[in-house]
Amino acid sequence: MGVRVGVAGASGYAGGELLRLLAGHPEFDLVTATAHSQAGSAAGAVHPHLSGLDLTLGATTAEAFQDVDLVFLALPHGQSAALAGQLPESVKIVDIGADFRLSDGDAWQRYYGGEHAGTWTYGLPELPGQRERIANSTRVANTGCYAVTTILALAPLIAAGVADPEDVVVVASSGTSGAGKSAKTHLLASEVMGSLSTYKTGRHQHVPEIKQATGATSLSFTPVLAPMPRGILATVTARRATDQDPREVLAAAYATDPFVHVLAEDRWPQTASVSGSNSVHLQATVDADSGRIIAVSASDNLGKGAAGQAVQNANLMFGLPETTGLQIYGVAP
Ligand SMILES: NC(=O)C1=CN([C@@H]2O[C@H](COP(=O)(O)OP(=O)(O)OC[C@H]3O[C@@H](n4cnc5c(N)ncnc54)[C@H](OP(=O)(O)O)[C@@H]3O)[C@@H](O)[C@H]2O)C=CC1
Ligand SMILES: CC(=O)N[C@@H](CCC(=O)OP(=O)(O)O)C(=O)O
Repeated sequence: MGVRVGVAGASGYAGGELLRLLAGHPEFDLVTATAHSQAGSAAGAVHPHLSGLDLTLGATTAEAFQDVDLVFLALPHGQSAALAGQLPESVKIVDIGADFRLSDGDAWQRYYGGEHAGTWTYGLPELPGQRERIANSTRVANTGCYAVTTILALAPLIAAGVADPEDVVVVASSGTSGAGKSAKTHLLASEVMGSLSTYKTGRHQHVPEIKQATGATSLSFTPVLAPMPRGILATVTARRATDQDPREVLAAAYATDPFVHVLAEDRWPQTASVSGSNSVHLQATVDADSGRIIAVSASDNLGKGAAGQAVQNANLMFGLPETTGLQIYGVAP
């Protein structure tokens, strides 16, 4: 018997991707999965691409997770803390939501509202020293999807001194699954197809998370809703503070990381290339006109942005190779 695993929020997009990944994981045995309004439904009825998975979604209660070794929480903001507080210390938890990501309670209240529940180990293994901290933790907070895509491009550039932390601008596009599965008018096909639009302009909740992880002190972040189901493309620009080559800085930072790939010099990241994988593609150059650094990063918001990274973190927490059960290569075209 492998590690006994439960998923809360299994009827959502992130939870559904977790079910898909866990079905192919050689060491994690999915024994229970829960939902809210969809409790009582078969997993394959809620997620047609998982037809054949023999699993009925239960109700999301603490009792549902008493006999597991590991729980993934894929719940709306504010719901994770309530459930996590009722689970035994012996159960390891990876939270895909935002409840435990920020160390600054004021920033939490400003961007998410409500009471700040606390701070768990930040679940981004590629940050210096973080892989070891995750491996020694029983509670891990996964990153936000835009946040991880941006942080992986920006953190090494600031750490190396080549990007000015006081002058960072990010414009990032996301597919609609990033907004979750519940019905919202702005996500109707008629609104999204054939159209691009900014949203949460000038006030996105991932700003404090990106600043916390990178050391950026001034960050302009503009999200764009893109007419595609999956994927994030972040364009990060910053004032260049030294004459180091930003691409070489990124290549050195991720030389041994299995999921972060700095592309050959003539290739630029595209979302399709990482779709269905846990990988992030990066490229960087110096703008010929302004002299600013331009770094571009592509991820799958449900992969490295959510469920894939959650499995990567759980692998580390259980002493497994971090690639176990995860795809390095995307499905494009
Ligand atoms: N989608 C993405 O790309 C990413 C999402 N995240 C985060 O992951 C979490 C889940 O996101 P996502 O899957 O997109 O969201 P969805 O809206 O697709 O799914 C939400 C899940 O939570 C359940 N749920 C809804 N309300 C409650 C409640 N009051 N109590 C308990 N369960 C409830 C839903 O159950 P039911 O459907 O049965 O009502 C569903 O299973 C969020 O915190 C999100 O911010 C993080 C990174 C990326
Ligand atoms: C397209 C879209 O709406 N995306 C979401 C990303 C949510 C996410 O990554 O998760 P957290 O809210 O858990 O940080 C947004 O911009 O709010």
